[in-house]
Amino acid sequence: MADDIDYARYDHVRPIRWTGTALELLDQRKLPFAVDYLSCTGSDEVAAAIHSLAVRGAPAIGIAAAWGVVLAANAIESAGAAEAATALEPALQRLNAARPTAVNLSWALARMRAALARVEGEGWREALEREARAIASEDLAANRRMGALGASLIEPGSGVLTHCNTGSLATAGFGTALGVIRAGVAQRRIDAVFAGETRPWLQGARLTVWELQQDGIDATLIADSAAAHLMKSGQVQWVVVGADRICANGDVANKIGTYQLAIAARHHGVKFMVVAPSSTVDMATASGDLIEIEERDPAELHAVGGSRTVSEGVAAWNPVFDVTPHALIDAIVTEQGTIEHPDAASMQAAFGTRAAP
Ligand SMILES: CSC[C@@H](O)[C@@H](O)C(=O)COP(=O)(O)O
Repeated sequence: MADDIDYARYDHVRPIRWTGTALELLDQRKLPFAVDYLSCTGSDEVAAAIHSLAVRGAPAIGIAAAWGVVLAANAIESAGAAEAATALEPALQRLNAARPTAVNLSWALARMRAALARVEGEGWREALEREARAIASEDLAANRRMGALGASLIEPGSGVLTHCNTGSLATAGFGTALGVIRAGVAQRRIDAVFAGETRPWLQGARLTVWELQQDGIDATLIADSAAAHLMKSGQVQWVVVGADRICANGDVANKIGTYQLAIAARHHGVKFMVVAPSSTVDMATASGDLIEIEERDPAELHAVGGSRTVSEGVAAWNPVFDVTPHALIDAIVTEQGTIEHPDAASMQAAFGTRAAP
């Protein structure tokens, strides 16, 4: 596959920086009006940053958690790797509990445990740091590969609609669904990009259109409730989204609102693509019914930008992910390849049982 993309052009947004002693997280709660980094020197600060969405997006929270383990290691004095593993476990558990739906979090922590288990005696701190670095650099490489694979499915002259934020901010760089969009625009396959606001946290309005603006890529923001009308107008041929967990039967958990986009897309003959690294694949969960869906504070629905919009005493329900059944998905793109019309058999053929790292 010809890779004609100038990746350096997309390197300007880095949500996660390791200084050698601290983890700096681009505070996504303040974007797009302030570009501020939050400095974490302990693993519990990282867990709090993940929980509060200062850092967010499935791959990014996995990478941040891996660095959180490195920070936790700095706080313990221990000679051997086996003792360190025992001492670190409570911090790993707290990191894992920060958010429940994205499997990348537990996947990254499992990799850190496995890296520690491979060390005999000394050198375990360096091994943890190497593993965190590897998790981040593999994610960046996966995104670039998925960008090329996903873009190749899109006919020149197409319009696309995306949801939430799946760009550099949500990953080690370039992005998953947004990586496909970047590649598709660079290859002149995509003529028009639409982004849904993504209520209630507004990842689309605050983050996605800002990221694309940094790249000089024109994008049009729509209210989430305008999506079916947009599809009916014929302006989009693909919906391209990321994922927080892809189950063994191809069901996909992603940001709330994804499921209704998939239903509307099928109704209008618009194709539906899910783009995620293999670290988002969870072959141990048979179907989407078994995924824990995070519910956040109803207060997120009571206000916009800190200003209350709802009268006092109104109840609100705030699930922040939903599950799109595999039958509504035309393609799942990972760095390992593309699965068209995913189901249990094609997922099994692509990923086997994928034992934990
Ligand atoms: C590459 S990011 C893929 C998903 O993590 C993304 O679509 C999403 O749902 C993020 O949710 P968030 O609650 O903002 O962490």
